[in-house]
Amino acid sequence: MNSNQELSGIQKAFPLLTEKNVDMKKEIVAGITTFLTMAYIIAVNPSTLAAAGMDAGALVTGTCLAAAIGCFIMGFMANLPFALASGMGLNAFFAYTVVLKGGVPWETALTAVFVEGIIFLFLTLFKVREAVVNSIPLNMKHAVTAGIGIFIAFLGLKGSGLVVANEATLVSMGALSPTVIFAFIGLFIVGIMDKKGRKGAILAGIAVSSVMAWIYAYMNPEAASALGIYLPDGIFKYQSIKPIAGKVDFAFLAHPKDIGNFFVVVCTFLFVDFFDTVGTLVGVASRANMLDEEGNVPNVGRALLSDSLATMIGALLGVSTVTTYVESSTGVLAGGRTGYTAITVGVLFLVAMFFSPIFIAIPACATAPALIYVGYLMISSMHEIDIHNVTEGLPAFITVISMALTYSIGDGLTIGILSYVIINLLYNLFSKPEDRKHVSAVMIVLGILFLVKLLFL
Ligand SMILES: Nc1nc2[nH]cnc2c(=O)[nH]1
Repeated sequence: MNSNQELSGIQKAFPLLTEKNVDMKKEIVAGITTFLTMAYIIAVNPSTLAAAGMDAGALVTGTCLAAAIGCFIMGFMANLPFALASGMGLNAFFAYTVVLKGGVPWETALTAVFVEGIIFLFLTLFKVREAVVNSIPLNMKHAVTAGIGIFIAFLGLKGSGLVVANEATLVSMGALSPTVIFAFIGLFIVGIMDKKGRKGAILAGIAVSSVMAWIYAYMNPEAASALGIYLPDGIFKYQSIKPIAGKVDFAFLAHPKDIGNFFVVVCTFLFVDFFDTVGTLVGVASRANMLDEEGNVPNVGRALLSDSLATMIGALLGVSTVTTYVESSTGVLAGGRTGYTAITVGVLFLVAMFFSPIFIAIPACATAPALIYVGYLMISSMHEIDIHNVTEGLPAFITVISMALTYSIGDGLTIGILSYVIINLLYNLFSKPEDRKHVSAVMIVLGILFLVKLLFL
């Protein structure tokens, strides 16, 4: 093989290396922005998974390492600005449902995550997932973007303390606490800086809110801790990953009774991960105007491959399902377009592994401005939807609203796609042949699978 062939082989494997005219400053700012909006996972993942009996210190290292490797794979192999880390819905399912409620040892739950990653990989290699992503109608893709927008704005409003739980009405407005004030000052700074065309607006919002929160914690430590605000308790700290790494264990296969249970857990992980990832890729790429003329995500196969590899590696390192983060939209809106954004996020996760006290101390009220602002930007996709055509507009609306109100991207997608198929098939049933709409085979198969899931799982 001559060196030219070798070079093109490497370039084929890592399309990032063929990228020309990259605005490196923009990519790095985008990477920092995405990282700051998702850095909370360095604190949240250990506290959630520790409830399953795992070592919290090791989980800080495992969470950072798995996220970094996932981001590097996405950056180098798919050349996309998407960042990965352990998903929030999936870590809670892992700890509270599978381990605590189901009585499954955490080592076996990690094995289920690993197996889910392998199945995900095979579905990707056989292009099943690509076919699924590419046959979602364009109106539904825009609905997914808008739905994720409301979903993350909801996460931000909850994190700020403005929206709180209410037994009678599910949610209501909370008190005008310092966290609400810090979050909204940050949000207004983001909005004004953006209007003035300043770069790094989202980043500045997070920084200003964090500093205000830390000053408050310095002056009123007790009141601040009641609001979840803490000063960084140091700067440098590294914790060994040994207690959780390499614990994937197939010993349960010796007990046939446990195999059925294991299968159900794997299927649930797969279902949630699959549709969350598909929804997130489509939604974030659409917001970034990265979809091609047919409305498809570029390099989608490689993005899905990166996601499944990251899940498998994450399980081997000892953390729950690693998935493509919806917070990637913040970096994309800060101008990130290539794998360099994802690689920047990966490097910051590696750095964070050694400076965990600082990143752990960024409070929810400081990531809230980014989440609410990006939610506002993403909801603009609504005007791309053919809303007056009820067979397109109604399922799109159901997707948007159920994504936020079920607090789940996967559930919103399930309900939305099922509605699309039912509404359009019913319309066809009562229409003349020339008026009927084309509903793709993939959408019909998805509709049947979602129905089975809703009825039996
Ligand atoms: N897409 C997605 N983004 C997230 N951000 C935090 N958790 C998640 C998750 O589970 N899925």
